[in-house]
Amino acid sequence: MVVGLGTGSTAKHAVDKIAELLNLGKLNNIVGIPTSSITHEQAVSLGIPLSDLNKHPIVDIAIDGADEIDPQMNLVKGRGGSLLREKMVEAASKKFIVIVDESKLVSHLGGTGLAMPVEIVPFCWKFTLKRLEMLFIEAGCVGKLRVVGESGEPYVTDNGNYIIDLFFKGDMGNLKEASDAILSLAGVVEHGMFIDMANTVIVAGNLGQSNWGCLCSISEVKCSVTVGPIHVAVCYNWYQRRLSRGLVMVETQKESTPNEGISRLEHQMQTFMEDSQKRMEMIEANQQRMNAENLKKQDDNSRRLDVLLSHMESEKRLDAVTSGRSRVALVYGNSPSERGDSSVSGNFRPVSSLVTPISFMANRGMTLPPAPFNTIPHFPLPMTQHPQASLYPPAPTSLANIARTSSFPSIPPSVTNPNFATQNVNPSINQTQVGLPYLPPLADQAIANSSFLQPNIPQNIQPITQNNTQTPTNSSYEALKLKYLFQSLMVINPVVG
Ligand SMILES: O=C[C@H](O)[C@H](O)[C@H](O)COP(=O)(O)O
Repeated sequence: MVVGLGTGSTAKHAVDKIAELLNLGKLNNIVGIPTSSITHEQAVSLGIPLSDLNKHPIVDIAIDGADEIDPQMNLVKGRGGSLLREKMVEAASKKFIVIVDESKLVSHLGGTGLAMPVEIVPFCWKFTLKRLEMLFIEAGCVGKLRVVGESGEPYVTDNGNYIIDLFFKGDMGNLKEASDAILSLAGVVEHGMFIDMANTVIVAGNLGQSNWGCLCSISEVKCSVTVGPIHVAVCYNWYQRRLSRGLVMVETQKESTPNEGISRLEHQMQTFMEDSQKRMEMIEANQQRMNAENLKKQDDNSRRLDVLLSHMESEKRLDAVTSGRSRVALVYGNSPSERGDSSVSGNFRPVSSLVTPISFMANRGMTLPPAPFNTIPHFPLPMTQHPQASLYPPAPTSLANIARTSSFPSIPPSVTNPNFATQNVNPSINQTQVGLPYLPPLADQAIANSSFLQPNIPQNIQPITQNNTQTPTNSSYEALKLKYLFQSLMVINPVVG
């Protein structure tokens, strides 16, 4: 196993323990890669076999301390000056374990107001320092060259570089963007932010008892609690020298190798897509349900509107006939002027033949009347302009909109007129076949009583009136249909001549 050996007062304990376990024979086949010259010296002195990234480019596990750690397990490292080698080794590690005490926990990196180190080349270091400060001017960033003690001499890293410590008054913002900005500066070698690298964090705290033991594992955890994405466990067997009363271990479910990371990401994406798919299906089902409901509502509304219109039309017809303003029983029409509706207000007289029933009925998919009624010619001229206009009855008005008869059969008689339904309509009669427009009994009576219409009504037809309790038959409906056609012809005939 290839082990990355961290640097600092914390990592030192881990290196000591590894050496102890090696000497006891509890660990075998260990080769360490030190992250600093100090750790290198320590490991050599303890007899730990060593290697480097040239010979072992993949590290199985790395153990190190940190200066700051945020809730996403991003780190600041390098206050001991070893950030460059640490980052190289730990970035090459399958698993990176970080050991800190509670004082290292911060809400955001730079939040302690302490240094965030940047390793730079010594050449024109002041120039680089200024450029670093300028990057984070809004965060009140101040850069300082790290020096050795009171001497004022620059601190020189294992790699022969200088370190600029950045101090932030405010939040440095997006860490990835900050990282990219720093690394984009010529003269910068590396910075101390270790973003999204740690897999496991062990946090020493005031919980538990101190019993020195081996590196703690999950089996040694005494109790645990989950805080957000982080699993906090109390372990009694680690970190005795640093804290007198045990430790808290924080472990996440983060994956350790790039491949594992990718498969985790793929799994997350798969789950996300499956969730999205389910949501979309739910939304679509909901929409379909709402559409169906809306269609039904529209259907109901249009049905109600039909009923209302038929009532209004019937009332108007009844009023026109009974008031004597019109003796015309029935006029076909496509528009208000065609039907003569506007003649009620005196503006127009109806056009001569109005609309030919044939085209007008055919357009609406209605059953065409038999000859000779389907041969009525169409006269486009307004009645007043017709040569025989004087023959036309004075102030005629529309009595019915035949166009609406197509919707009448779909209206149950009981809806349009309860009396009519219960007294006069045989429910077994299919009104669609009969094709009768709905006429209120009173209007029908008025029409029947009209002297103008009387001569044209066949004698064998018994008009339906409100008092007529005789149940209509198919033949009487047919007769009524003829009656209405006769009535319309009476209007048209004088004009057609
Ligand atoms: O360069 C130093 C390393 O990054 C250390 O791991 C870090 O400074 C933490 O050190 P310590 O364990 O002594 O607090």
